[in-house]
Amino acid sequence: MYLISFQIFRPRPVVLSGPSGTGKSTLLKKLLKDYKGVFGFSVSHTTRDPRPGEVDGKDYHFRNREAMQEDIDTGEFIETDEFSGNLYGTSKCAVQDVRAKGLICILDVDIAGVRHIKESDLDPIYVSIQPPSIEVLEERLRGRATETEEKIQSRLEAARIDMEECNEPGLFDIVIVNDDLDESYEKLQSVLKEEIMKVQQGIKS
Ligand SMILES: Nc1nc2c(ncn2[C@@H]2O[C@H](COP(=O)(O)OP(=O)(O)O)[C@@H](O)[C@H]2O)c(=O)[nH]1
Ligand SMILES: Nc1ncnc2c1ncn2[C@@H]1O[C@H](COP(=O)(O)OP(=O)(O)O)[C@@H](O)[C@H]1O
Repeated sequence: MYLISFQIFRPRPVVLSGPSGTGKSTLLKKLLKDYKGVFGFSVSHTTRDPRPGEVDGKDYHFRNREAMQEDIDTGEFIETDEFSGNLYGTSKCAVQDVRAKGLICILDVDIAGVRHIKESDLDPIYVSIQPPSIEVLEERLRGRATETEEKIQSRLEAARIDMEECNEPGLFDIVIVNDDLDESYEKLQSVLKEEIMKVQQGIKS
């Protein structure tokens, strides 16, 4: 009986994608804070260096390239991609850890990651977060003050491609232009309402 109801309430994961600096982490951190016990973050692996304040195992699993490549070779990843000179990837464990708790698993991946996940059996809701313009994105990236000039330029280059590809029919369930943060958060909550309710009702019953 317990097993049957667990399967009925199993929520769909959520993929958040969009250019670097567009506000994905800001929005997902708000969801994690406002909906405790509802969402869980899929902690990706990366070869990039941690930024001040980032915690290994919480923001990312920070690895050197050799260690990460070994894990890729042994089939531990659902998807991986090279972005701005570093490897990023979603491990099978990262997703399973969240889903085993009955939580909505949030993945933050680039657009190549979206395409790889489409080939898996994950069946998530695909959300693209876009900036109002490339100029605003540049301001946000500079304002965040986490990247070197070279990294800002490579992120802006990737952003131009992302801003074009996000409108490809069928790629995303919704594209949210993150101009006003509160409005974007409202839209995001409303897309996820059904899954949020499934988990909240599951908690009550
Ligand atoms: N494919 C893939 N992309 C990822 C993964 N984790 C993060 N990314 C993407 O890598 C890019 C760079 O991430 P990061 O270095 O944290 O910079 P930020 O997005 O500007 O904060 C972003 O577009 C992320 O969405 C992952 O596991 N797989
Ligand atoms: N709607 C918004 N308006 C203005 N600034 C924003 C908005 N959303 C996010 N930001 C700021 O933009 C910067 C990049 O946001 P972040 O969440 O780190 O982006 P991402 O995770 O997509 O790389 C941060 O300094 C954040 O505070």
